Amino acid sequence: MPIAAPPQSLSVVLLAGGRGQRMGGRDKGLMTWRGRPMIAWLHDQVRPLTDDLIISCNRNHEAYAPYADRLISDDSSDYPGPLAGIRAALQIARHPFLLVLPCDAPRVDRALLADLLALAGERPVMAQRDGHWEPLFAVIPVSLLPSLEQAWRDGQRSMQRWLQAHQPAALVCTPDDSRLSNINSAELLE
Ligand SMILES: Nc1nc2c(ncn2[C@@H]2O[C@H](COP(=O)(O)OP(=O)(O)OP(=O)(O)O)[C@@H](O)[C@H]2O)c(=O)[nH]1
Ligand SMILES: [Mg+2]
Repeated sequence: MPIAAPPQSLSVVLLAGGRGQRMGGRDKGLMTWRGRPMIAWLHDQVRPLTDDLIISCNRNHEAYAPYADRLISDDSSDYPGPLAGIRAALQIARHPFLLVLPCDAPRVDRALLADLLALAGERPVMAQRDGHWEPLFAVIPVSLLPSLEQAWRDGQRSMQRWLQAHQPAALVCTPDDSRLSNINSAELLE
């Protein structure tokens, strides 16, 4: 069942809570790509889709605030990984579906998001490129929160392994689809 009226059914979390180690410890979402912070590019794409735009960040809250309706932070300070941000977002999401995107993929476009959302339903959706899952480009039914809480208690910290237990639908992208490319290092920012 595709999502008929996105703003009424969709919450969004932009994941920006990482350590940015490969970026010299800098806060990736705020780094400039083509003249603007990476988070601004993501914000442009998702803003029309939701009235519940959540950013998961662990520092620089005042800089992220203009790009979100709500900010969340991990409940531990040791960078437990992206699944922590997804869990926190599912706990507060106001709508039945949660669109997940990483802050360091500024080439995401409206067509990619439409294709992900068109597959949304009872099963989670993940992008797939060149035979590999891209777990941080996903649509998760909020009804899966109890499953995630249980998995988290059992020590699961991998988004992909958790979602694989729920027969995810794949949005198959071509190997050269640059919309899924992450910018992990300073060289790639050039
Ligand atoms: N909330 C939260 N998000 C995270 C955490 N670690 C990574 N992320 C986010 O998950 C996405 C993918 O992570 P990475 O590309 O590895 O980013 P990173 O961890 O900041 O960078 P490295 O330290 O170089 O691995 C990015 O959007 C990060 O902001 C975390 O501990 N908590
Ligand atoms: Mg990382």
